[in-house]
Amino acid sequence: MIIETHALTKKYGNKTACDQINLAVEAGQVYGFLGRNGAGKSTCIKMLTGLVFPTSGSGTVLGKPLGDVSARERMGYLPELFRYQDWMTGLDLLNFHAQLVKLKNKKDQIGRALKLVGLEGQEKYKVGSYSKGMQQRIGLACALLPNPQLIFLDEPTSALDPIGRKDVRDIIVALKKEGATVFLNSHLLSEVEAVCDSVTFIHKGTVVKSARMDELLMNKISLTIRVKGMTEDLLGTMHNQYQSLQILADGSLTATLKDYEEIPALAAKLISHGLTLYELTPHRETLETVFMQLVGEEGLSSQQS
Ligand SMILES: Nc1ncnc2c1ncn2[C@@H]1O[C@H](COP(=O)(O)OP(=O)(O)OP(=O)(O)O)[C@@H](O)[C@H]1O
Repeated sequence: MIIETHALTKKYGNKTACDQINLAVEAGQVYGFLGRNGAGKSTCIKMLTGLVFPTSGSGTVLGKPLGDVSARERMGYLPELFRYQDWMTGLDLLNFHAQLVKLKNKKDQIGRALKLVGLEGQEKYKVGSYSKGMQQRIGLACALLPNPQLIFLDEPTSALDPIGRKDVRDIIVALKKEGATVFLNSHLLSEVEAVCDSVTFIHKGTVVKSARMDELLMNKISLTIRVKGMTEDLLGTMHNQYQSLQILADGSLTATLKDYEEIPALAAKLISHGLTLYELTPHRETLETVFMQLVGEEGLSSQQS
């Protein structure tokens, strides 16, 4: 495992930002780390990158204990809401970061990073004159400068337009092809769904689920069903065979099946019980529906930042 944590916990005063987090991230993956605002994602990334000390618990990153400097040399980190010196040019900034990480082949690595993020030719301009998207790209270039084995990206596409987001997705895929591991924190679930191999959901500082993306999304089909004549008694009878069947507030039914092939049998069953079937709509499970089920059950008032 390239990242492994055991009961990793961070408290800020009385506030528990991360509570007993257990993670196991395989090398070579794109790993999604998902949760609502204030769930504890950035705090967890900061503990993994050695920027914040855990209150308790332990972990290893790149085979070294959390905070180890030699492991940090092989990591890249794009923080959320970073801000660089406006008066520096893109090239100054990259040179500065290259000095910080003591890069030997500075010129080549800077050229590589600029090419990777699509900022070639723009490095001579001041960071203050960059658009938000360009600022995000220069931040990404800084993170990728030392050609890291493990890259933490905290909301890397938040300032980007749809084309910029697609570019970042392509960069992530390219990094994975080169053998790097990407730890991605993003609220853009369709993006996470497109690039991640595995995901962990965190809610109020606690891990609520970790799974491979294919296992998470391929297993189930949810159905919305409009029928006339359903009663609570009949629902109880049908639960023997269809445990997931439920009546929604608007009177329609919902059910989850493992396979498309089970749909005709369910339709036949409903009709055999004397119900009038108007509509039966299958939905493929998306990361968004899973996210809503796992961490979206409460109102906006529970958001903490
Ligand atoms: N330095 C700090 N001091 C005190 N509380 C903090 C500090 N950093 C984070 N917190 C609190 O810890 C909790 C988790 O915050 P964190 O930034 O890790 O969440 P997040 O999932 O990254 O949120 P977002 O998606 O909004 O960035 C929040 O309640 C936040 O207010």
